[in-house]
Amino acid sequence: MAGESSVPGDGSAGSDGRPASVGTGVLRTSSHLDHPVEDLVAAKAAQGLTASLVLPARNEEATVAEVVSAYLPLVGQGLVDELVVLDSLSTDRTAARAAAAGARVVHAADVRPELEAVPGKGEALWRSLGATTGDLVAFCDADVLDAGPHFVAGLLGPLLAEPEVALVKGFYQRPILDDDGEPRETGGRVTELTARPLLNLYRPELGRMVQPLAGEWAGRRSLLEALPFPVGYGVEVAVLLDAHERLGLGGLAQVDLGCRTHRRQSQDALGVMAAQVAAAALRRLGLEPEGHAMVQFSPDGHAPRETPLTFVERPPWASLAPVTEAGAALSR
Ligand SMILES: O=c1ccn([C@@H]2O[C@H](COP(=O)(O)OP(=O)(O)O)[C@@H](O)[C@H]2O)c(=O)[nH]1
Ligand SMILES: O=C(O)[C@@H](COP(=O)(O)O)O[C@H]1O[C@H](CO)[C@@H](O)[C@H](O)[C@H]1O
Repeated sequence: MAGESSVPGDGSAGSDGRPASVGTGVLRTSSHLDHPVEDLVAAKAAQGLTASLVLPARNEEATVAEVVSAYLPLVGQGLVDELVVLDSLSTDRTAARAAAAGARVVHAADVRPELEAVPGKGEALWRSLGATTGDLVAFCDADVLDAGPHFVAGLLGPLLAEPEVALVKGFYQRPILDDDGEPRETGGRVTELTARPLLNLYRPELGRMVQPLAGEWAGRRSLLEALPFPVGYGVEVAVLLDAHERLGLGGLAQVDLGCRTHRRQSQDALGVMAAQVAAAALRRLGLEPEGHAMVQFSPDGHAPRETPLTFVERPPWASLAPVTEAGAALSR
């Protein structure tokens, strides 16, 4: 597509025997501006492809309706064939508000109900594969304050332009605004303090990925259904590392989506997220976690608090036994 640039890989890979394509590819980098919706609709039709948009949502009643409304026009324009809010065991009015805004709402527990649903973003994304049918699947967070159709158009662009590309990550400016709306610092604390250091140390070829943990990303169903999904926040880094391992840098792309602000979690909550991200990444680097809880402390260093950690990973969707008409999974 016009305006696409490429960011050369670091060229260091290949010395450890990984596929020759790893380390010799380039990380395709484009902008959402390169992908006018009408061009994408035509390309999608010409390729006979369908596209699903999934918004994983846990207790997002405050923002989900506006986010759905931001993306709904893409359904009318024929770029997105289905818009699903995957309700992730919410306890608020997320589902009602998403439905009222025009989304199809699917509850995590209703997808493969014979498998008990657990809390977690990765669980929601994994279940969404069973609730959608698109050849291309885009995922966007439901707590984003400046969502627009360009997010999804940008994500689908490289998948429609480059047959070799199977995973696309969004990137953006992530300003954190202070009380009078002025940018105070940049978001992405787990990205900057956990994911980016790990990738640069152990997968330097992915060092050019601007937002490796971006909650706005898209992939070909054939890839997504072939990968395991950590049930928690480790899902993004896991999919990125697994896709890189399978496809090399040539199978990946990133797209500038402009600016993205979202509801921010506490530092304690992000400490637990960082543990999940690190565990998922290190497992793929050959290190299994030994701990099963995150101990954090009150500001005075006393009062330790334990948060259980789970490192459960759902198996590749494609490996699941087909469901009989009775709804029970066939044993294999
Ligand atoms: O158990 C969960 C946790 C998060 N999410 C959703 O995943 C997206 C990103 O989660 P969150 O905002 O908590 O992460 P952050 O963006 O703060 O890193 C949001 O739409 C959440 O509602 C989810 O579906 N299930
Ligand atoms: O990028 C990050 O460091 C975290 C936290 O961002 P903030 O520090 O709250 O801006 O947010 C991302 O990471 C999560 C784990 O992969 C994703 O699930 C979120 O969608 C993404 O926003």
